[in-house]
Amino acid sequence: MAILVTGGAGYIGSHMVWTLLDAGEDVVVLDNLSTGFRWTVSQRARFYLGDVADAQVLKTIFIENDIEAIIHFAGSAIVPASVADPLAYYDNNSGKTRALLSAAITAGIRHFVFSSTAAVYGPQKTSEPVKETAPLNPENPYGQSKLMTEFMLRDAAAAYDFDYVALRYFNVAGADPLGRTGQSTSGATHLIKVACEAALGKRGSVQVYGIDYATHDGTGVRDYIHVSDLTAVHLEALQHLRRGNRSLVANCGYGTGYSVLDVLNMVTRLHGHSFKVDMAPRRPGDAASVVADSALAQRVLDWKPKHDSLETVVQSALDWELFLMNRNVDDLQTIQKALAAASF
Ligand SMILES: NC(=O)c1ccc[n+]([C@@H]2O[C@H](COP(=O)([O-])OP(=O)(O)OC[C@H]3O[C@@H](n4cnc5c(N)ncnc54)[C@H](O)[C@@H]3O)[C@@H](O)[C@H]2O)c1
Ligand SMILES: O=c1ccn([C@@H]2O[C@H](COP(=O)(O)OP(=O)(O)O[C@H]3O[C@H](CO)[C@H](O)[C@H](O)[C@H]3O)[C@@H](O)[C@H]2O)c(=O)[nH]1
Repeated sequence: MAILVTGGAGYIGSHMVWTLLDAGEDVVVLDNLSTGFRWTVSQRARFYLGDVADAQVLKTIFIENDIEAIIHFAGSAIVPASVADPLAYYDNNSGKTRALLSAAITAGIRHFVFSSTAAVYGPQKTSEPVKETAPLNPENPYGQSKLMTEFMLRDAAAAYDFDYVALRYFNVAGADPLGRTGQSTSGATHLIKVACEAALGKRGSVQVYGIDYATHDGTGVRDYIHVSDLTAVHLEALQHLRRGNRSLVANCGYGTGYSVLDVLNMVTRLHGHSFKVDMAPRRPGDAASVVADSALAQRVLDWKPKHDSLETVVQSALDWELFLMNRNVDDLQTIQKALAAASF
C-alpha cells in the first residue's frame, strides 16, 4: 500500500517523501507546482501533477495506487499573503482540503495527517509555551483557514470511518542532514531562509519586522523546529493511526523561543561574515512570541527530537543555501537522478 503526500514538491513535503522512503514506504506525490519544484521530489516516488481539488486526478491516483493514508501538505503558507488576499487562502487551504477529504473518504481512505499551524492560537498573554488546550483565536486568515480545516477533520472523524492527526507546526526551518533536499522556495519570506540568503549575498539585507515587542530584545520570538524532526513526527502520526488509535491534534516545536536578533546573530556566527540588517515596522498579522508545548506529541506519538538546537537548524539551512548557489535546474535534476539510484 502507498502513502499519498500532497504538496510533496514543496519544502516540508519533499523532506517527508525522503523520510517515508527511508522507512521503506511506497510513496505517491500530488502537487500542482504552484510553489513547489518537480526536481525536489525523489525519483523513487511516483509523481502526479495536479490540484488536490481535481476529482479526475484524484480518481486516477486512487485507481492506479492502493492509497492507505494521505499526508496533506498542499496549501498556501505565508501569513502576510493571507492578510492581503484572504479569499485565496480560504480557497486553497480550506475549500480544496474539503474536496480532497470528500474524495478520500469516498475512496475508503481511513488515515489522514494534516499540516496545521501555531497560527491557530490567538495572541498569547505570556511567553509560556502554548498547549493544545489554549484558546483558538487566529490573528490572520492563514491561521483561520487552517483552523477551519481542523474543524472539518474533527467532524468528518465523528461521522465517518476515518481518523486523523492534525499537527500544529511552529516555525519550520533547516534542511535534510544528508543534503538531499531543503527549502528552495523562490522569494521566501521565512526568517532563517531570508537570513541565509542575505549572508550568502543572494539578497541585499534582512529587515527586522518590529523592535518594540514585549520580548527580551524587542523583536519577535519563535520556536524553530528542524524540518527532519517535523517529518519524523508525521511518520509517528502515521503509525499511531495504523495501530488503530483515535484522532489527535498535537503541537510540533521544541519549547524554546529565539528572537529575530538571536537568529540573525547565529547566522552571522556560523557563516563568519556579517550582512546588512535594517530595522523596519511590525509586519501585519505577526504575534510577539509563539513557543510550543509539545509534551503531547512526545508522549502520545513517542516522538524524540534529534536536531533540537538553533545552531543545528541554522547550519543545515546555510549548507542547503550554499548547495543551491550557482546550480541551475538541469544540475538539480541530474543530482536527483543520482540520489534516486543511491541507497541511504
Ligand atoms: N513552513 C512553515 O513554517 C509551516 C508552518 C506551519 C504549517 N505549514 C504548513 O505546511 C504545509 C507545507 O508548507 P511548506 O512550507 O512546505 O510550503 P511550500 O509552499 O513549500 O509547499 C506547499 C506545496 O503544496 C503545493 N500546493 C499548493 N497548493 C496546492 C494545491 N491546491 N494542489 C496541489 N498542490 C498544491 C505547492 O506547489 C508546494 O509544492 C502547508 O500546508 C503549510 O501551511 C508550514
Ligand atoms: O524578513 C523577515 C522575516 C521574518 N521576520 C520575523 O521573524 C519571525 C518569524 O517570521 P517567519 O516569516 O519566518 O514566520 P512566521 O512566524 O510569520 O510564520 C510561520 O509560523 C507560523 C506559526 O507561528 C505559521 O505556521 C506559518 O506557516 C509560518 O510561515 C517573525 O517575528 C517575523 O516578524 C523578520 O523580522 N524579517
